[in-house]
Amino acid sequence: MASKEYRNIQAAENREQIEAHIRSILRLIGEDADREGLLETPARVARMYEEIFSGYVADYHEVLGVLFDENHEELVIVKDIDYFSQCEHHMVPFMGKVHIGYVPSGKVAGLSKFARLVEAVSKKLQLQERMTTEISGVIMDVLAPKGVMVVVTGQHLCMCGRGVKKSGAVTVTSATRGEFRHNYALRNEFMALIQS
Ligand SMILES: Nc1nc2c(ncn2[C@@H]2O[C@H](COP(=O)(O)OP(=O)(O)OP(=O)(O)O)[C@@H](O)[C@H]2O)c(=O)[nH]1
Ligand SMILES: [Zn+2]
Repeated sequence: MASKEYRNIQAAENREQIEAHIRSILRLIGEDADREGLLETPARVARMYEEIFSGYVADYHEVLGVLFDENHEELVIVKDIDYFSQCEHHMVPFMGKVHIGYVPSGKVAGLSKFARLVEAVSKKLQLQERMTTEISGVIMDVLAPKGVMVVVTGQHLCMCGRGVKKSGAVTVTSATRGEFRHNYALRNEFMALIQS
């Protein structure tokens, strides 16, 4: 693992290069990159990229943190977790909510850690389907629960102001693992509770 100092130098170099590229893009789209309103824009975009693409440095498996031994073997749901991700086809945002349900098997994670996992997984170029699969996969790997179900809703800006221009369209994706695969009563309980 690279030292913190090395990572800071690397990050500063990356920011400088991104700034230069954004300046070129401004010119290529027909802007005057030297006009006053745009002078700071390349640096702002570079800083913003660090934030919205911070998922590339996150170790998903560490995000769930310390687990607690607990004999709760019923459904646990953390719902309505906001996310803001970037579509890998157009590099414009898509956003919505993530709902996570799992049935523990002796271990539970801190509730905030599920929201941290959503943050980590969404902060990179993504597909909604892959994000849904990755969230369920990490929870299965780390907590080894009896089952997990993840539902994600998303509004894709690449379908709003451009292309097909359907700003009301919402995409819903789901992933089921373990008991949720065949236990329809459990799925229905999860769906009823996330809609309540
Ligand atoms: N499956 C999936 N598709 C996505 C996601 N985000 C964006 N897309 C789609 O990716 C597709 C890319 O299609 P292309 O035909 O290569 O690109 P395009 O010509 O810009 O397509 P239009 O958006 O239809 O104008 C589009 O249909 C988008 O709606 C996502 O998270 N999952
Ligand atoms: Zn897109």
